[in-house]
Amino acid sequence: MAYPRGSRAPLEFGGPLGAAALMVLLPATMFHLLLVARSGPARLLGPPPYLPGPDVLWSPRVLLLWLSWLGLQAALYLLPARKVAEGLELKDKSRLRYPINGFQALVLTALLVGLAVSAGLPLGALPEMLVPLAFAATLTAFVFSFLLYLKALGIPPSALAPGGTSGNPIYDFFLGRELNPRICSFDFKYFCELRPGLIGWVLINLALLMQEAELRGSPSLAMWLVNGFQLLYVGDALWHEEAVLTTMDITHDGFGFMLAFGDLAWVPFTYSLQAQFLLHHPQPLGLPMASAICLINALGYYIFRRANSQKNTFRKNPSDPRVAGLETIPTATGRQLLVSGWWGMVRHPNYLGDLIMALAWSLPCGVSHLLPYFYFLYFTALLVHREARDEQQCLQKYGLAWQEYCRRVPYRILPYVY
Ligand SMILES: NC(=O)C1=CN([C@@H]2O[C@H](COP(=O)(O)OP(=O)(O)OC[C@H]3O[C@@H](n4cnc5c(N)ncnc54)[C@H](OP(=O)(O)O)[C@@H]3O)[C@@H](O)[C@H]2O)C=CC1
Ligand SMILES: CC(C)CCC[C@@H](C)[C@H]1CC=C2C3=C(CC[C@@]21C)[C@@]1(C)CC[C@H](O)C[C@@H]1CC3
Repeated sequence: MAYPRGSRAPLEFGGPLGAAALMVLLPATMFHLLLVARSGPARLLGPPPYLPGPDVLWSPRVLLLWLSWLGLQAALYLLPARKVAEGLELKDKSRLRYPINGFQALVLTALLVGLAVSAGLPLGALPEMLVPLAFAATLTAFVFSFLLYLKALGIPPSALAPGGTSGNPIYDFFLGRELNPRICSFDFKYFCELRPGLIGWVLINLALLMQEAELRGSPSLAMWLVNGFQLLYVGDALWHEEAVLTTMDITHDGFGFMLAFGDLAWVPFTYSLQAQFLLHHPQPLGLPMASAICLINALGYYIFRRANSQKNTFRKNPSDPRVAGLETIPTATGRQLLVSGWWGMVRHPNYLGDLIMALAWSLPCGVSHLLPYFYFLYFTALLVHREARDEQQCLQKYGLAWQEYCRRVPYRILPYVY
């Protein structure tokens, strides 16, 4: 995205103060959720049951376990890939190459974990380590972002992200200075976005399911649903890994604390909240209700997948017969905007599907507690904010054509409401 000569990108996330506050609030929220999920009252808005001391948070053994996990995922990333994809064109007109082997990493991880469990690895013990593991992940995110910040001090301006170059060290540390930090062909942002956190999330869910089976004889229906829905989501993300190359995280945001913490700590330890809650607060769930929840998840997934695939197909090849008949608006960049089909209903149909799924993940936890609905609430805020950021970027990119699109498709996420 280009800004007038001499000017900088506008500050996001409330500027340096907002960035500093988020660097405290996000880890604090994550630990709050981890502690509250295992407490009797499980009150989202109540105080945590206790404040963990260094003996609870810090364990060299757990840190080693965490680093081994990162090492394993890095090794799987380096294995030969079925395809190598090119990213979008960069400022210096070059394109980076990315291995497409995320789904392969998921399958190989499943095989390795399966082998280890059958050889006696007590996976059900993992839930007891969640707090020190989350601490190790948070520590890693801080150290890693610091190293990335230092690395970015010596790079050419063309390698900097549009945000993250404000000159304020706190803000730039949070947003990330370098757009695509790499060592040789190893791309840190792309690796972190899809591998250790997402695969770690389903592994934690599985460990919670196994511990429930140990405690109660068999996993509950609610636990099966949460595991199944979230595995589908992660499997889908890795199967369509190439699509992540056009997200704003890869094309616009630098790699700083926000994404390092988000990818490595926030995703595995807060996105598994429903399964954590269910282990400590079993919920009865009958077949009719379970079937209704499956239908809601299927509806969300259908909208999410069809909308994402329609845009990806169109962006790859606008003359593809699956999208060639759709109505479009031309833009000055030579690209077109879809104005019928899914993208003619609302400006972010994929967010709508994602939100419907988020609701389906919470419903198996019943309605007695607000805690399992945290993901749905947080995710609504994240997507509303993300949508606003994307609008700004599209307005910069497409100008009048984007305004015309907004006039033709007035609702952002939910038809006739928002
Ligand atoms: N679970 C989670 O925590 C998160 C999940 N997600 C999910 O990830 C997926 C990707 O989301 P995200 O990266 O935010 O953005 P999108 O996939 O919605 O992509 C937005 C981009 O699509 C293009 N676009 C917008 N409107 C049109 C149109 N009418 N016709 C053609 N192209 C259009 C524009 O880019 P261009 O024109 O340059 O192609 C725009 O910048 C979503 O499904 C989202 O729900 C996202 C964030 C977090
Ligand atoms: C910690 C902060 C609140 C912000 C953290 C944001 C990150 C957790 C998310 C930013 C974009 C993401 C995407 C995904 C996961 C969450 C993060 C990393 C997906 C990989 C989820 C699966 C989808 O199919 C694709 C998503 C791309 C963006």
